[in-house]
Amino acid sequence: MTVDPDSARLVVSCPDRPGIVAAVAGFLFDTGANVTHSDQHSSDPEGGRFFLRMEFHLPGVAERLDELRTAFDDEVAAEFDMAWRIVSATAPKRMAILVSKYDHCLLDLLWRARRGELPCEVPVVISNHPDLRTDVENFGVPFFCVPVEQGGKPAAEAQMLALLRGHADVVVLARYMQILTGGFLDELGIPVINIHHSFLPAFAGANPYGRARERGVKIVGATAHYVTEELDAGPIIEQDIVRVSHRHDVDTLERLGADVERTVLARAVQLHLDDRVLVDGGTTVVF
Ligand SMILES: Nc1nc2c(c(=O)[nH]1)N[C@@H](CN(C=O)c1ccc(C(=O)N[C@@H](CCC(=O)O)C(=O)O)cc1)CN2
Repeated sequence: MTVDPDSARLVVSCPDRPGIVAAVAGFLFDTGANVTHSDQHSSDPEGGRFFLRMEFHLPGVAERLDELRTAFDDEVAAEFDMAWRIVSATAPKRMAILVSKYDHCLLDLLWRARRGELPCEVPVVISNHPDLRTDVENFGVPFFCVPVEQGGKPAAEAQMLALLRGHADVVVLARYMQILTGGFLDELGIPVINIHHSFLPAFAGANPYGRARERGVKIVGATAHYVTEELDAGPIIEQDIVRVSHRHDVDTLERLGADVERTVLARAVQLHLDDRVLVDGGTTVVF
């Protein structure tokens, strides 16, 4: 799909009150913009939060972003205590990927990015194992192996921060099997998306397919979520499932689940890159 070079999007969350849509739409009207798409949600009109995403067309918008941001902050955002951003629809985001040994989610993302299905660049792939170097370098993407030895997590995270700081707008954990510390996440300071191989909140943590088989489940699934210090507890972005039965052993559950993991992660990354996901405390609003 070709993207209008003169389009941008404005994303807002703030305490709910009357007048928000009017103020935002009026601001855009005054700049000469034409609103082409709008979504909004109120968590509770009495004391909740309001979420808004507007796409707009404005000739030369890519060169006017700083001007628009300054004006919006002065004229609208401060009055409504808004958390907000204005981004050009054509500016590709930089997606760094962390992976361990499973390749299916990683290769799916690299393939979709190369085809232009995902509006992003991939500046780097980092793994705690060397296995996937050739696969990644065959996509023309730099690969760094940062092993995490016993007791060596602080040094490894420092090395990863050095590789990521200033080079990524979002980090995706494509079956990265190390738990990231809160200090790392705070230092990194950009969104991190993980694909967990279960339908959370069921089977959080390690070995979800093995535990699911033990439980005799009739579906397995995958969950893409933002990463927080607490394991597999971050705001959910996207989920899906596939039916299974007593005839499926753990290897078959993993194989069936892998297709769901790839699809769910790709959908979640697409939603994030399109600025369609707004965090509402421990949950999300997805437009
Ligand atoms: N701070 C967070 N870090 C990570 C999260 C998260 O939600 N918050 N998600 C995980 C991915 N994951 C499940 O999706 C997961 C990864 C690893 C483990 C685990 O128990 N790992 C052990 C062993 C690691 C190894 O031997 O390589 C460990 O780290 O001690 C559970 C769930 C990614 N990180």
